[in-house]
Amino acid sequence: MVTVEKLTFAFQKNEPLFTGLDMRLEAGNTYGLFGLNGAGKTTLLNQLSGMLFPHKGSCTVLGENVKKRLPKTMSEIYILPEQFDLPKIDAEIYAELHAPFYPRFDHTYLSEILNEFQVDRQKNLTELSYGQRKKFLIAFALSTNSKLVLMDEPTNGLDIPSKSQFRKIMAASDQSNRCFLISTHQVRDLDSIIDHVIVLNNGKIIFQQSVMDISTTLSFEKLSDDSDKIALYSEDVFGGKAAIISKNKSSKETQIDLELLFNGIIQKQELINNQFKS
Ligand SMILES: Nc1ncnc2c1ncn2[C@@H]1O[C@H](COP(=O)(O)OP(=O)(O)OP(=O)(O)O)[C@@H](O)[C@H]1O
Repeated sequence: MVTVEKLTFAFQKNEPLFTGLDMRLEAGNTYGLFGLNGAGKTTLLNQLSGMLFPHKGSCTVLGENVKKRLPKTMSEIYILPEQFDLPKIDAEIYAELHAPFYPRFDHTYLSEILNEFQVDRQKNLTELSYGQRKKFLIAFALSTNSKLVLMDEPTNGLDIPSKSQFRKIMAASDQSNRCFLISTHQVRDLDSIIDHVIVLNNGKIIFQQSVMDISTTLSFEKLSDDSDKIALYSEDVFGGKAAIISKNKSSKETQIDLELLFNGIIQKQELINNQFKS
């Protein structure tokens, strides 16, 4: 669904942000996009939504170069930015005005999600809190039914119950023909939603694997100080080490620790990636 080829881009001359970045995303998947501050996650989402253009290379969505900004392509891409302004109108009028851009917009679904999130549809959007406005836009994003949904820090500003509602709504949404790319630092908010992990660092995608392959390849364990297990990467924690270990037949099933995995990839990129080469 999405192909990024040799994407090169810089905001300032001689300070390249992306240097020949390649990435492919398929329909039916929800990708978590992780990277250090300033790695370029927001910029990549903006490139994929046609708001910024590559200096070299291309971003293709559903077979069309996004840079052409064809209406048929734009109607299949929805970006939920981290920072946004909303007009002084209520949610219902906003939906009436903006839904026509999205041919499969589902007004019933929008109402359902807004009810779940308890967002007041009659209030002007400018009078809602940041978190309430964010919930409105999440609901709008899902209701567009566009094929590619890009979300930048969607859970930032959401209170604890809203974060779990977000996870529930995402898990219940029909994702079979859609592709979600979600950039976040709040890894715990996403760990039950995403089925692929992507890490962006130094202008390139340095890791992209499915959650299933990660689970079958790596194990995430707490090791005591006298353990003889060899860790690919470890961090000191109270009473021992949190470790990423190469999985073997005797390894038990463990839950992926996304935070540890991210740190491991940043520190030991080659070693971790080598585990996935059969
Ligand atoms: N409009 C702009 N003009 C100049 N430089 C910019 C602009 N927008 C972003 N940058 C720079 O590009 C780099 C990547 O920024 P970007 O916001 O894409 O990173 P990010 O991975 O989303 O960061 P964060 O995790 O902090 O949100 C940063 O060094 C930033 O300073």
